[in-house]
Amino acid sequence: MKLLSVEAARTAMVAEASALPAQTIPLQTANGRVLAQDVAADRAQPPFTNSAMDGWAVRAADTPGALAIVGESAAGHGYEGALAPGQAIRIFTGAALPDGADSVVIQENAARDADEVTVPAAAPGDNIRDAGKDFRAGDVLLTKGTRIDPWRLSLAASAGCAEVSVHAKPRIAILSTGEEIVEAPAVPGPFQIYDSGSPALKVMCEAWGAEATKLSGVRDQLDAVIAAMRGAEADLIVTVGGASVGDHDLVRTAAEALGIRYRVESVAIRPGKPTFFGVLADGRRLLGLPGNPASAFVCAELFLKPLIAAYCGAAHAPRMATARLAAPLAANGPREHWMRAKLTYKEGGITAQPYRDQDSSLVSVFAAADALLRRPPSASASAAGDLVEVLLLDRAG
Ligand SMILES: Nc1nc2c(c(=O)[nH]1)N[C@H]1C(S)=C(S)[C@@H](COP(=O)(O)OP(=O)(O)OC[C@H]3O[C@@H](n4cnc5c(N)ncnc54)[C@H](O)[C@@H]3O)O[C@H]1N2
Ligand code: MOO
Repeated sequence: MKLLSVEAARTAMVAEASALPAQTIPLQTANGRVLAQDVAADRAQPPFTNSAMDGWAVRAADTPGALAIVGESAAGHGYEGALAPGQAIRIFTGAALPDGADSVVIQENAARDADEVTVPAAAPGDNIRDAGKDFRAGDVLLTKGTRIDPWRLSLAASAGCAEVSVHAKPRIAILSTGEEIVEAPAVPGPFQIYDSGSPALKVMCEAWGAEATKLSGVRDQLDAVIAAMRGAEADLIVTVGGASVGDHDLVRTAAEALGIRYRVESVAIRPGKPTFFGVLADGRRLLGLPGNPASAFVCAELFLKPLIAAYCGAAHAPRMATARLAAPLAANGPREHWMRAKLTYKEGGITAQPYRDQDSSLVSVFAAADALLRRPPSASASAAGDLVEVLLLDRAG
């Protein structure tokens, strides 16, 4: 079987996933979605010059001095008319600066006496927010391909967007295979284990922007695997297990029965070497993940996440950081090794401690890890303190 590098495998997969059609949805429901069109401002923000503080709108040239109070400008209303020399207007945060005024004196620094206010020296522009300070009419605020998050959603909301155009979510069907796999509350037999792969993959897919369904797990019978794959209504089928070379590993045979054209046969990665990807005769894509949970999750992070991003029309940039090794590491073999690691944030940088046991069956290790430490193929031994690359996992905190 042809072995591709991680980078080559990812490129080959992503080349087969193009952005899905656009749909218009309410902005409030767009968190996590990817824009299919730019969001532009049809109005400046703020639309008028306004006060940053509660106080007095004045002409700086009149200060210091005692000024005649001639009116009020409150948020949402404004002041009709203009400020003449020697005058002041009571003003509140967010209220429009009256014509003629060029400065705001905060109320703590002013003394009011009936219809007069005495203010200290002020400079033009003090405590004032100019119209268009945040953005101007016509500015492109968010570009096509940007994933909406709460802060970008706020920006679109501040430009008056009620709806946005986003790419449809890819539909992903997750199929776990294997005689030994059961899902709670089913009771496992003496030689069975609980499915820990597909429940996690479903929520990963959802968090990364897909609509995911879990097909009922199938036993190691070719017909059943083929039937499950054939019936999956999805852009992408993700299988878990049965990807390797054992007598009971039927996923490739089933995919071949459905006419798969391989784009990736296996990957020079540890864990996750049996990972494969291809296009079925009917156009659906299939990503075969290995059954060992850590292998499946590492490959989900490295391949499934970018695939979903591509379907959503977003560029994918893994969240990489540089860390110092907490302990020495032996030389690496020929496969790129992604080690589960724990990070410590200390003054002066991040330290990464890879877990001692990197066995790909260990779910407890993955649940504790917050990063994947990348060891390039054939890397030489590293000492404690050496710099390494880490991929930051989206942990719950
Ligand atoms: N002779 C060889 N044997 C193996 C090779 C190889 O190259 N030559 N590759 C090894 C590697 S690497 C991996 S990874 C595994 C992956 O194999 P499969 O994808 O075929 O997975 P299975 O054999 O079905 O299962 C492996 C392991 O994972 C457990 N499993 C499966 N599905 C789940 C699930 N949904 N939840 C929890 N655990 C699951 C399963 O019980 C096995 O223990 O193959 C090596 N063998
Ligand atoms: O690469 Mo397998 O994924 O070693 O466990």
